[in-house]
Amino acid sequence: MSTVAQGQTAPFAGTLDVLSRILPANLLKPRVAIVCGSGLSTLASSLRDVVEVPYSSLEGFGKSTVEGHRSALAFGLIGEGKGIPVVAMLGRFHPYEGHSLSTVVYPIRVLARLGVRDIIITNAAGALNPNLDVGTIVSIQDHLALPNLTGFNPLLGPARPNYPRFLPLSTAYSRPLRRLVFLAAHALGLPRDALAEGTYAWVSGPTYETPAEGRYMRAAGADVIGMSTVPEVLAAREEGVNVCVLSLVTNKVVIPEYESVREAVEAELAGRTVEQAPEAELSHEEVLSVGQQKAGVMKALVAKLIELIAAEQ
Ligand SMILES: O=P(O)(O)O[C@H]1O[C@H](CO)[C@@H](O)[C@H]1O
Ligand SMILES: Nc1nc2[nH]cnc2c(=O)[nH]1
Repeated sequence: MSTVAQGQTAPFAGTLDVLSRILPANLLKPRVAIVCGSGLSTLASSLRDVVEVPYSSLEGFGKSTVEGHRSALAFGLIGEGKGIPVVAMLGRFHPYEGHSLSTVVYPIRVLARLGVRDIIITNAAGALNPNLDVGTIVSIQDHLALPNLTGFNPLLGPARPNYPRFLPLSTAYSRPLRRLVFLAAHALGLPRDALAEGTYAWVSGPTYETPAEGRYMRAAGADVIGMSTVPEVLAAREEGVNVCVLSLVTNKVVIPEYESVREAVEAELAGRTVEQAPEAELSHEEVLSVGQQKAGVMKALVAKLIELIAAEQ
């Protein structure tokens, strides 16, 4: 198995050939794809007649090394009767794992070649907007990607025939799909504050934000922040696939007011006691645990959304 280096010709033919030999005809042309974020691979448990294909059997795919991500595609059906053919990525690749941006987006390009027209990309994210509580699902309407703006962009490279040189992103997050997200929430009877709208900030990670970085990204206009998704969005749009992104808020980004240590010491020397707020630290275990606890609502929303997408055909 080899992954895709920047600038290398992608091994699409080999990957698609393996899939065409493994999959039954009714699963080979998925209409919709789901990318499962950290702790969210149970989103695929809405699928029936599932065939799982490990990434290790697919040329060009990497191995997902982050806890809460599996390394397999799950093909299956959603809905009654004949069902809607769907494919789920049970784990994704992040640049911080050491994967090239070409490897990060290679599965998206394969999904497009299988015939996927709409992709639902999910992630676990930290809330920068103080009005977003843990457990809220955010329908992403825009992104803020400092890495893309400063030379770390999966679309860097020589111009290729049939691809736009300058991909516009002002309508990257499909309005028709975002409309269906809110209709799906309504159909499920979700409370109004279970679903919000906002802007996703992409950072490379793997460090979580310092308080100053959190304040900076909030001031720049982002509502949630994470280390994935945006490269996938760019590749999907370049391939002509409609994009919907749903972020699950797993934590609030810690942005405490600074407490002056000087004042605390001066008070201590003067024999006064000063209340100090406990210091909080985020961990991936916390992200995963919230993801797993709250995955049920996300799963119901994604399944209903897929039914609505299929009904619009
Ligand atoms: O975006 P997903 O893959 O859901 O994972 C999120 O959770 C991890 C950090 O806890 C990071 O990878 C971040 O991007
Ligand atoms: N960068 C970043 N990624 C996350 N993924 C889940 N929570 C967070 C967070 O607070 N910050």
